[in-house]
Amino acid sequence: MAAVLRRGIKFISFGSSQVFSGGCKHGKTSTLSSFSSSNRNSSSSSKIKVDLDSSTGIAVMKFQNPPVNSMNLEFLTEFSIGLEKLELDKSCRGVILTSAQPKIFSAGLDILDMYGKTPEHYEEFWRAVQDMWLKLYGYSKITIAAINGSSPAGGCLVSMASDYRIMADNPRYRIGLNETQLGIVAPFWFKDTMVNTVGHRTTELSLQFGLMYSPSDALKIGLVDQLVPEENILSTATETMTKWLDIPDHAREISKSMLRKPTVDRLLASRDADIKNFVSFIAKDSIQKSLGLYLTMLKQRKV
Ligand SMILES: CCCCCCCCCCC/C=C/C(=O)SCCNC(=O)CCNC(=O)[C@H](O)C(C)(C)COP(=O)(O)OP(=O)(O)OC[C@H]1O[C@@H](n2cnc3c(N)ncnc32)[C@H](O)[C@@H]1OP(=O)(O)O
Repeated sequence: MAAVLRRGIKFISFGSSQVFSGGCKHGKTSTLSSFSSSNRNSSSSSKIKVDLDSSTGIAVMKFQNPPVNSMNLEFLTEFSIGLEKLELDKSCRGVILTSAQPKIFSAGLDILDMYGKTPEHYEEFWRAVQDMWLKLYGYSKITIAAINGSSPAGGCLVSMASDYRIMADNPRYRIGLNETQLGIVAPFWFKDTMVNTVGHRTTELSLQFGLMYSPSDALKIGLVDQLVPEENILSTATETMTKWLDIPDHAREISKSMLRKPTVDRLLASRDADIKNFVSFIAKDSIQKSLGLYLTMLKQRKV
């Protein structure tokens, strides 16, 4: 984690100066940005590109971990740190999450981080997955997922953990928690996030079958909020964010926390037990065999 912090995340500013915020409403005072020019880094190893427009208060986090934005340990760490930095930056009021990879929002957790590794690695990996979700689901600022491609499992979790989901209306894309198709199980907090999004009955069917939804079916069940032509996704997300920004921050923030805190607290109260469960589950021979088979099928393009 420290290594990633030192390497930094690529921040590019545009619009007005990064130093003084121009567009802060509702009692937000102009402030020295935490992204001073000396903090900007154009490291090419960066897996997430962040553009913050301090004149509007809108940041765009673009996933760029080719080929499919799978969330490995480094990606997850960068993601959590990037969110944290933006949360601390008073010139930022909302974050749009999207992908720089064509056709894929995120392929979910990196299966290679869950296959053939040591218990210590599994433990570190799972803690990073928890960190990411805890930060995003409990995020004080507005988050909009601009889902410009397929979004299985962990990708769907990231989408559901956002405040609003806009998906590209491309019938080839899919979104859902497909864990059972891999022979694994979505943990309780993935399940809770889905129940909170689409309700209990739909989650029962989704999780047991590992259902992946087309954009129109995802809209029908409320897994996404809006479909737009692919080329309009970022402009729609920005326009939508502007509407969210009209709401006084403190009132929106308290409302969000009232709805989400009990779910966040459930994991906070059992983080170590959840990690222990993950490690013992994932290290089982039968589970490793399932993941190995799934990886082979992926490589043979049979998934
Ligand atoms: C008692 C209960 C206890 C519970 C404890 C918890 C249990 C564990 C919980 C774990 C939760 C897991 C969450 C996850 O997110 S698992 C990941 C699920 N993701 C998927 O199934 C996606 C698989 N990928 C695809 O469907 C396609 O790749 C995709 C549609 C995303 C893109 O298709 P496309 O045709 O464009 O690209 P390719 O398929 O050719 O893929 C390109 C290369 O990328 C590799 N790949 C794809 N996805 C992943 C991934 N998730 N992780 C690692 N690698 C991935 C793929 O193999 C290709 O590699 P090669 O080029 O080398 O062949």
